[in-house]
Amino acid sequence: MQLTRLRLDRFRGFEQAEWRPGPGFNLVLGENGAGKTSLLEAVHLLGHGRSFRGRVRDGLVRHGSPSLEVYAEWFDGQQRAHRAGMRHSGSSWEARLDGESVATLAELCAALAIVSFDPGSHELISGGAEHRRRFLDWTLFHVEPDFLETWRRFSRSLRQRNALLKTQPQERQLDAWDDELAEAGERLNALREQQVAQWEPLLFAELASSLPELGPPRLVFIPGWRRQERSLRVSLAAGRERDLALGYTASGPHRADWRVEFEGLPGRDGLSRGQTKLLALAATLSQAAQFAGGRDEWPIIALDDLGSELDREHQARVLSRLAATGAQLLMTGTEAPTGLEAAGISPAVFHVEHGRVGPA
Ligand SMILES: Nc1ncnc2c1ncn2[C@@H]1O[C@H](COP(=O)(O)OP(=O)(O)OP(=O)(O)O)[C@@H](O)[C@H]1O
Repeated sequence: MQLTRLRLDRFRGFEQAEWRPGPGFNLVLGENGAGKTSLLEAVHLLGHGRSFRGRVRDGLVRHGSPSLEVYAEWFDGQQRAHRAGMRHSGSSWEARLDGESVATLAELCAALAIVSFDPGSHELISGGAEHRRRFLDWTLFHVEPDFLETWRRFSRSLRQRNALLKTQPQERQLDAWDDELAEAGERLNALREQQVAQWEPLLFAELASSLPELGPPRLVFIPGWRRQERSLRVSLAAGRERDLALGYTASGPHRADWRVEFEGLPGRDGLSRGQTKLLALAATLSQAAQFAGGRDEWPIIALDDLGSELDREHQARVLSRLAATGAQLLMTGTEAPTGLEAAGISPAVFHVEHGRVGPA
């Protein structure tokens, strides 16, 4: 996938700005606060329906404006041109894709694939399980046609069951929702297990290159209930009294998680800050590789401030490998990451200044 044009209106510090990145490596330079991250954030917003720096209503709309607009043009892997635009007020949104209104953001997200690594990405490893579930589900969303319907069915039945638990429900009312939830949940879990199995070798290949000093890794998937011992239906029945007391469903695929263990380390608390970032980056790049394997094209890869996140050696290693894939890279920095030169890569360079983006 290749982004060819991005236009921002009333997005963070930008009143209006336009950027036309090239294929391959793109580097956006600028002072602190110039708006470099905002450019990546805008593309990410179109591709994920959310920013990697919180919700739209938490500051993406320029101060004093009612709404922001983002418009993008790109080519997919078959060289077909696409365009999409979104207006977002923080509470409501409207969007168009290739000239048609879209009913759900999922339509937009399915069309524009972008993976992002930014200074907050260590949260993928050290933050809450929600990040890691969303991460697994992103790949499924893009490569598994059944996923979205299964996920929606599961989420709907979970909402219904939770609402019912807060009333004084009759046994048979709960039975009906337990059946529905268990069926969708088992299917969702099966997709996730299959996804983890396919992702594992790609992740391990990245780790062999970026964190060899930690020894052989192990990827552990946690389904969200004691799946080895009981089906989800049995688990829901067994937990019913507890769930009634709590007023929500305490276990199931909505509690799924994963972690990486290393033979040379007792637990993820043993990782240094830099190692945590390298693990998050390995996860992100192997996720992009899995997408590429399933779709025959690479997603857009956004690396925000890589130069301050990784040392020169690690940067060079990662960038050399990415250069071989032909993926489009959108990078930012206050100065050029030293790893670019070390890897012998000359990116297209842009400068952000006074709310404008131009060639350097
Ligand atoms: N809602 C908003 N309205 C107006 N200006 C905003 C809003 N949100 C952020 N800004 C401003 O926009 C800029 C955001 O810049 P951004 O984080 O993209 O910069 P950056 O170039 O990546 O900076 P750094 O190098 O410090 O990470 C900052 O100057 C910030 O004050």
